Amino acid sequence: MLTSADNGLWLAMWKNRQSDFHQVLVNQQLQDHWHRLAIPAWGRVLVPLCGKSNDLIWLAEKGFQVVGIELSSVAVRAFFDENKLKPKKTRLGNFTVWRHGRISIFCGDIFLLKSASLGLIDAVYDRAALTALPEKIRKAYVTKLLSFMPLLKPMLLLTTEDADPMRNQDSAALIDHEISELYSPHFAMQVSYGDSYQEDANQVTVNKVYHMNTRPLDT
Ligand SMILES: C[S@@+](CC[C@H](N)C(=O)[O-])C[C@H]1O[C@@H](n2cnc3c(N)ncnc32)[C@H](O)[C@@H]1O
Repeated sequence: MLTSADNGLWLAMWKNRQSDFHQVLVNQQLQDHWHRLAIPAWGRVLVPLCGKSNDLIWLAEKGFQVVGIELSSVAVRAFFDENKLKPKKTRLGNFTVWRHGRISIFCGDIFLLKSASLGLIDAVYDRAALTALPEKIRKAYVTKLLSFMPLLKPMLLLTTEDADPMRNQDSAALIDHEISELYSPHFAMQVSYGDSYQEDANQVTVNKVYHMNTRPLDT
């Protein structure tokens, strides 16, 4: 059974309230780029490794059914408490499912979640999920996501990447080599947005939004 070697670290980080990655405001790139996926209004959106992200609230307010997956019950409890929501909890195999209105969060290790338990999804929103995982299990993560969509569905993928030192100038517009290897066998993809900043004297960091679809994308 494959689980991430980092699970203990994540659980400890949430327990010790070390969640610097959490954004209080709804992610701007989600708001700017989500419409490009053209998901039907009633669509079911998967948010893997969701933390206590307020992006779940934004998606639910748009009318989508939102399904998060999160390892830490501390994060899931914080999400509902901080949004003053009183969820119902049910047990489902290795998972506890917390539900309120249009939002469900499956609390447990994504690698243990079965597609039949999750149900059908219409789209995926990944912010700092793929990139939060150790490199050596990212392929298994993508395989897991694919198992959740027997028919491929569109995805919005938000990453933070180190710029290619040979191509600092145009890195923000380029599909990263690893992202291409993981996703291009399955999806048509384009970089919809990229911004870069000088992390330190030697390193430029790039935030990117990838739009992935099952058919050729308009440019
Ligand atoms: C970098 S955070 C991103 C959270 C969220 N996407 C956001 O934008 O705030 C990664 C999250 O993944 C969760 N996580 C890590 N490994 C996981 C796993 N194997 N299954 C489910 N969640 C996991 C962590 O607890 C953490 O909340």
